[in-house]
Amino acid sequence: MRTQDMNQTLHGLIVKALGGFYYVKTTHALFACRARGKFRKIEQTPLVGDQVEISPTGEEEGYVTNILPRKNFLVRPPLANIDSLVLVTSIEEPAPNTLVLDKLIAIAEHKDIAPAVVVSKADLEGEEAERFAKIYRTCGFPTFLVSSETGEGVEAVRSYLTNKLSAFCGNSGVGKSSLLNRIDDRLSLETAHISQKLGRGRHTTRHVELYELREGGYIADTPGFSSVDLERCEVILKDELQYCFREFEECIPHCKFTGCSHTCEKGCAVLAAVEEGSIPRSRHESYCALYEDAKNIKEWELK
Ligand SMILES: Nc1nc2c(ncn2[C@@H]2O[C@H](COP(=O)(O)OP(=O)(O)OP(=O)(O)O)[C@@H](O)[C@H]2O)c(=O)[nH]1
Ligand SMILES: [Zn+2]
Repeated sequence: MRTQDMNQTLHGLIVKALGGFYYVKTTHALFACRARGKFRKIEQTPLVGDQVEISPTGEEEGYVTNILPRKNFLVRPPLANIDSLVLVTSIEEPAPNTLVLDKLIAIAEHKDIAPAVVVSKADLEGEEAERFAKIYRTCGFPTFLVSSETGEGVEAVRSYLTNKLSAFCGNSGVGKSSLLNRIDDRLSLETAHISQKLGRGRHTTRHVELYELREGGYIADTPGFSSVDLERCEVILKDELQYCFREFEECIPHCKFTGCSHTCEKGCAVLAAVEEGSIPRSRHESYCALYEDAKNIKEWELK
């Protein structure tokens, strides 16, 4: 960069945050930036995934001067502007847990992040995997059956990820690393090794990095990012929960009572849809369980 360009403002994407530096990818270069003191004053922290303005102080150094408005963000892992949360569940080893999966989907919906469901290890139990995937297809989620052993479904996931900023979430052993390696071999993630060496807890929040895909788009690599991390930080109030189950949407206006909780009321259109089969029963069971939990959360407790 020429010296006369130094005073200009550049626009970029934070792809990594480490040791007090934000690594900002611009069309010129990758800049290692510090944040201006003003962010501390207004209690705003730049996040990986943020679109920012920087003021260069050298060829590859500068300051983050402005954070552009975020469309969404997560606290843990600290990540902004996520287009898609890819929820990976293996059909066996470990077996799926619909309640956890449905909770994560609800959190994504609540945060305005598009959820996608990946049913992994489909080679182990093909029919069962199909049946499971159907639940989520019925509800309208992008749903993929994959096997990192055979390569089945990998291309479909790859094309779904193109030009998005995605984060993968799934419990240990569901096959996230294997799948990411299949998607892009440059993603041969260190994470499995790192998280094993350091122990899950210690490593989870510290380091988030965006990897650029060959076809365009980014994947957030967050070692050990599991359902627990998300669940711990995100709360959905009971009245908001119904809107986090997208397959309820058409029914809600047809419930007999306003304020229907869709758990037990007479004349509930959601319950009727469950009986009739257009809303999968396991989804409604998850809703009821989450509703029970949410009843115990008071708005003032969140303050
Ligand atoms: N049969 C079968 N096994 C798989 C598949 N994908 C992964 N595995 C196996 O499942 C185990 C876990 O896979 P990983 O890719 O390490 O899982 P992970 O979700 O990244 O796990 P963590 O790193 O602990 O978060 C390994 O033994 C893999 O060989 C698959 O598609 N089919
Ligand atoms: Zn209802």
